[in-house]
Amino acid sequence: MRVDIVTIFPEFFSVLDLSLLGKARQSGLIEVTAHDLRDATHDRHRTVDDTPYGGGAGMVMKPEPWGEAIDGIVGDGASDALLVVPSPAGEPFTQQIARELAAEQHLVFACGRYEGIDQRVVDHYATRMRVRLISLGDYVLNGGEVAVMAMIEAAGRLVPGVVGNPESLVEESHEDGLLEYPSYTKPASWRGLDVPPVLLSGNHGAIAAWRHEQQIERTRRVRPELLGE
Ligand SMILES: Nc1c(O)cccc1[N+](=O)[O-]
Repeated sequence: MRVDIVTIFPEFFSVLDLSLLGKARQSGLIEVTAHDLRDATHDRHRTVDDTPYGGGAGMVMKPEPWGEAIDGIVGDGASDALLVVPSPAGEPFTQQIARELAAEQHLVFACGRYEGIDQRVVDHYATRMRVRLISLGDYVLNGGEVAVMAMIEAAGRLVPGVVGNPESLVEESHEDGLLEYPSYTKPASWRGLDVPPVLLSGNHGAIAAWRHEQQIERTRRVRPELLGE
């Protein structure tokens, strides 16, 4: 998988050299490149924004630098890459979307700042490639970088070979539409709190049943909508 990120804060993504994704990059499973949007400007101040047409507070990101930056990644014609624009106006990011992103060969993330990116950037690239606006959540961030980091982590770990034991991907929250069951490890008793006895029983059938019951109970309590309730 190839991942290109366009941002005015490329150094933000240096953290991707750590941990699982760092190993995935070293092994060539995932190639991540952060591009500085300001490298696609040509004025002395490396300007990427301007005042909004129609007035209003804040600044809007100019289309020209985005056009030059994205063309520099996908060329000047049609592209099979998927352009992902993190936006509060996007579709809610879910594990299913993480799976869909993980299946892509080439992802291009456009990190907006200020009041967002001139709409014509999305409109233009929608004529040349697939474009998805995706929201990390219903709250206000200063830009798309944090959202892109979450999306890359969620999708990257699903790329075959990135996580050592694929089994560990199966029993996770949202993989089966339910929240995950509570987990315990040694010691069997800690500060007067004991591990549920069934987990010490060695009865795998009973353990599986208890874990599923815990998933249902936790999901019903915390996220009833996931059960259609
Ligand atoms: N919520 C938000 C934002 O306020 C700015 C950029 C991206 C997002 N988002 O992806 O959710």
